[in-house]
Amino acid sequence: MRIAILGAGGVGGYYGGLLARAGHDVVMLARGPHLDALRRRGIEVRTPEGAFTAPVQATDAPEALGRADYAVVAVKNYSLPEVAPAARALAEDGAVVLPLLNGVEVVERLVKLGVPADSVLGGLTAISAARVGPGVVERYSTLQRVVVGEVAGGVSERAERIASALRQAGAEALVSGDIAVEVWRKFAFIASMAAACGLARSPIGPLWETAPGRLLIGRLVREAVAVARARGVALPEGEEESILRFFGTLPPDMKPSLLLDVEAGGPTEIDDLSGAVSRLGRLSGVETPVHDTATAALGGRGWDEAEAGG
Ligand SMILES: NC(=O)C1=CN([C@@H]2O[C@H](COP(=O)(O)OP(=O)(O)OC[C@H]3O[C@@H](n4cnc5c(N)ncnc54)[C@H](OP(=O)(O)O)[C@@H]3O)[C@@H](O)[C@H]2O)C=CC1
Ligand SMILES: CC(C)(CO)C(=O)C(=O)O
Repeated sequence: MRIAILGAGGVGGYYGGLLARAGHDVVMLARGPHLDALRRRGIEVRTPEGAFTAPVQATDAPEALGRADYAVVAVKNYSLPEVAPAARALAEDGAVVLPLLNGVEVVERLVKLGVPADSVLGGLTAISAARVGPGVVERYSTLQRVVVGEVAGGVSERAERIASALRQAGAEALVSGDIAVEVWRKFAFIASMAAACGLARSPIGPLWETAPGRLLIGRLVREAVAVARARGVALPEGEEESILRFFGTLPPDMKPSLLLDVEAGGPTEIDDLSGAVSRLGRLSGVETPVHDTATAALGGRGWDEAEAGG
């Protein structure tokens, strides 16, 4: 298959590298020294189990991406408008678009930015990966899971085909008949982890070890799950406890990418994490005081009264 990667950072570079190693024809949209390195040496992928280098094509010109069977979108939320025209062009030429960003409004935003709705799958990934140098990405977690599914629900051949390619390439990949539930489950976890670690400027371990830290995380998770349910997403009973149990399994030194972005002093995804919980909560009549606070404290643009239903 030919697969375009829009955003060859931690997530895109990692899964693109796996697919390239498995023999797929991978083309990456990249820029700067990263682009030069990808062109010269291919992508180097480091993992806890070892490292490999795989050949990829790379370009900074969307029109040079060519035709693709799939376009994996893996930029940060704040870069979505920059790569949406490339996703749109690829989709109009037959590609299925698979976004792997964190957030519950990614598909909606891509469609608003002109990507044909019927070309977009829902998707998410559970992994800890980063770009660690030009042409080099590293996976830190043992977890490397992708979940894909039709936005309208149900399974499909096109979702199964990319999941199967990812599985054969070495990732854990599954198709969900209810991708909205999966995306919101991941979102309730990551928005809460990002808010807690961002507010405390701390990796997860020291927070989880203290009773007030666990109280903070519990409140964040409950707010996010309440918003999901108020919006008709069928998170099962006990979801909050299940997410909180998952927190207890995380490596103590784990930092969410939002905290890494805060530490780097660059833009963050706060408006697509706590900011989205806050805005969607307001739209749905659910109080979200802790996510509201995190949005304000972590430099979120937040929402205006019109965006939040007046
Ligand atoms: N990293 C992780 O472990 C996980 C991340 N996620 C989510 O996945 C998404 C991607 O995260 P992550 O991989 O960490 O992000 P990264 O910042 O590592 O990767 C994004 C990449 O997109 C590139 N990019 C952005 N705009 C353009 C452009 N116009 N042209 C070419 N390249 C561009 C960036 O390049 P440049 O550096 O030049 O800006 C960067 O290499 C986020 O939504 C994140 O929350 C989800 C699960 C885990
Ligand atoms: C799972 C985790 C915390 C991995 O880095 C993540 O999704 C993120 O940082 O965005």
